[in-house]
Amino acid sequence: MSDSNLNPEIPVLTIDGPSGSGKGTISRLVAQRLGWHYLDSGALYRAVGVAAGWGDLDLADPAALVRCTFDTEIGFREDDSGELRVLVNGTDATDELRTETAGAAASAIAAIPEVREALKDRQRAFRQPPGLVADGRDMGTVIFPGAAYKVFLTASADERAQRRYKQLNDKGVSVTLPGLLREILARDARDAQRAVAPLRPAEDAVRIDTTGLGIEAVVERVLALVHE
Ligand SMILES: Nc1ncnc2c1ncn2[C@@H]1O[C@H](COP(=O)(O)OP(=O)(O)O)[C@@H](O)[C@H]1O
Ligand SMILES: Nc1ccn([C@H]2C[C@H](O)[C@@H](COP(=O)(O)OP(=O)(O)O)O2)c(=O)n1
Repeated sequence: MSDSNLNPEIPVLTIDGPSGSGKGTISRLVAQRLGWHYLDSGALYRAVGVAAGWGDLDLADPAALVRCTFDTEIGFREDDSGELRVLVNGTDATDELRTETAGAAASAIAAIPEVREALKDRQRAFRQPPGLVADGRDMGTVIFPGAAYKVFLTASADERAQRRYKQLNDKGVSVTLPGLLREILARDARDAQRAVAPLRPAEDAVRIDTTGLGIEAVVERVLALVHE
């Protein structure tokens, strides 16, 4: 039995896609509606990236980054308003994690096969009753290949950059739209072209193009898949 099937009776819904396609938003809402657990796998890669930055590690030194992956404690907890907070080595790093700098570091680190291997068990441990919604790049292809429900979200690069622009602006983070678009395209290319677990839809994933589609409409489509 492969380790992705350790709890084969617990249903998993995987939601993969590029940056800004809405994975996190849709996954959280669908998990809430279903009463299932939620795995933000990107947060794990981002947490290692942030820890590497705190330790002044060189992003071109794979051995140091692999050690950092093993040494970094990553915890999730909900605050009083129900928002998910991420603790990196005991420190709340949620806001730092959401920056494009952390996203770019995560994308670079995520191309190292040993880092991906080191994070596999931590991700699969989220598969707990009554079910799991897992968001990332390789949830349906590598981490939970036997998942009962698989979705691949897309949207045009322009719309994804606009969404990220608004999201960061609302948080008071100063960014420019052309800069964000460049960063998103660079990250898409790196995530899709890496040798191990590249960003791509699982063959059995249902693809949803969310360009021009509101959040609630996407949530309804995903829920319909599970309820079918
Ligand atoms: N279908 C949608 N229509 C409009 N805005 C969306 C949609 N899906 C997500 N968003 C918004 O886009 C931003 C990025 O979404 P997020 O869930 O963080 O994407 P991802 O996890 O794929 O990077 C958020 O501010 C979110 O509210
Ligand atoms: N399952 C995953 C999740 C994220 N990654 C890498 C690649 C992504 O560019 C970074 C950040 O992922 P994250 O999902 O947090 O980023 P977005 O919200 O899509 O912008 O981590 C990955 O390689 N595999």
